[in-house]
Amino acid sequence: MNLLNNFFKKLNNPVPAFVQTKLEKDGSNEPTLNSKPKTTFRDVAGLEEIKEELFEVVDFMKSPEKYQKMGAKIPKGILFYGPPGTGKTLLASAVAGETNSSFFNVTGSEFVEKYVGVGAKRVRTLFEKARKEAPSIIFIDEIDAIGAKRHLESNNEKDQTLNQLLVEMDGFNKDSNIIIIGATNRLDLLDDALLRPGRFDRHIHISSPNVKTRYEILKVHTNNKPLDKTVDLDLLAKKTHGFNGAHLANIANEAAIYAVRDASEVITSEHFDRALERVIAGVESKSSALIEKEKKIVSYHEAGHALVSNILNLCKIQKISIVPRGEALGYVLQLPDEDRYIYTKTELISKIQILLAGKAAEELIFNHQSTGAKDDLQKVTDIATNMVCDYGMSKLGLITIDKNNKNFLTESIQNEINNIINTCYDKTLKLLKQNINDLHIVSKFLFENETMTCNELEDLIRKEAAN
Ligand SMILES: Nc1ncnc2c1ncn2[C@@H]1O[C@H](COP(=O)(O)OP(=O)(O)OP(=O)(O)O)[C@@H](O)[C@H]1O
Ligand SMILES: [Zn+2]
Repeated sequence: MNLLNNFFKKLNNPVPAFVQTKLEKDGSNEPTLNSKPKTTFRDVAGLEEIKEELFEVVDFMKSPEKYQKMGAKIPKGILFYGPPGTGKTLLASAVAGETNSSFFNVTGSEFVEKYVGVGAKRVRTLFEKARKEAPSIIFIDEIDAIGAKRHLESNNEKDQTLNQLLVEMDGFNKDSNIIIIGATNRLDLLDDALLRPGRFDRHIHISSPNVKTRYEILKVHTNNKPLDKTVDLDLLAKKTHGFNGAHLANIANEAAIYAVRDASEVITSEHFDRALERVIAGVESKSSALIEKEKKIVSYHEAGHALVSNILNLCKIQKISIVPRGEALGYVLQLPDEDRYIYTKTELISKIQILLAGKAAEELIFNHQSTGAKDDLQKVTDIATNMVCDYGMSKLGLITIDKNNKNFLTESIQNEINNIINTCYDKTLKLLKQNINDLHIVSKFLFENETMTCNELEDLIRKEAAN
């Protein structure tokens, strides 16, 4: 502990509060990790909308009367979900810091035990302590370890632990000043009972940082470090596509250690370069040149989807991104179709074209076939198959074909499906060729900024047309 403290002092950095809590964990199996963190929202870079939403929770805890007077209920449970290393723990500890609350930092797996009743007892103990030291924030990382969907072949111990958690949450009375924040990488794994109103009913998605947020994270983590003039954080942010906050904190830290090793007064850009290579090597065995190349391909791929969607004017785009998310290297987020049940043939054809546009853009620009369109092709195949087999929209006429029959895919059906898809693909290629300038500028914007809103897309295209 002392060693670590000295280490942080040397880096001219306060010991981050959540590190402190982790270190205070005693040897026993009881969850006793509590502290009063000094972390504030200022320590969390970017994530502005999320901080705003949490600020309301903070205000709730500070002056509950204000809300109670209006009959508003204090939120009990908040769920953070999203990829690892994006600041979920940090945010939770900032909520505790902002409200001057005790912070209980536990992990779901700590409650998973062989013996029936042990996990449940730990949950009970944890809540007892939190009540005693209220106001409290209980942070349960990897909550899926206790809160995963209950299956038919029930696991008694796990069920009891989850039940105990539900009982504790339901047992809060209105004025008990405890908020539980759960975190998971997989929202879809959680049992519905946990997500019901009055339990974890606020879901906040925390995504991997784009280039602007990465810059801000780097700023936060170099704030107290002596940087040489040569250090260009803006450039470093650009070079770290696909990195999360934890990686960036790590780079800043490694660079500082290299500087100490060199007995240097300041941290130079060369220290950062070494740190970057080291962290890259730990993250993936890719060179920065390869990362750049992939980023360029993904930029064109997503620009293709976005552009064709804009031209065909079918779905409203919410956001376009080349920041990796789960297995996807990039994505176009569309506003949900408002409760639509009926599509015309023209609309289905447009949908297929939008889905094929990523692949088409790659072919047009790089003249290659890549593996990055599997998901798109899956969806395209589904739509085209439905058109032939369910909707009577092919030369085979107004018939339906039972797709559950495992021999349903005859040659003539396969031909019709191929026909639809190939015709769409050709049309999409042509459309992109006609709009190749737009494709270049949209992809360039994406490459540089990594995310793009619908308005930005429309502005860009309008400006290009005016030129
Ligand atoms: N937005 C951010 N601003 C500043 N630092 C950040 C940010 N996001 C992440 N970090 C840094 O990354 C470290 C790891 O973040 P944190 O533990 O909060 O991630 P997490 O989402 O809880 O990850 P996991 O799911 O792996 O537990 C933090 O200690 C912090 O140094
Ligand atoms: Zn795609």
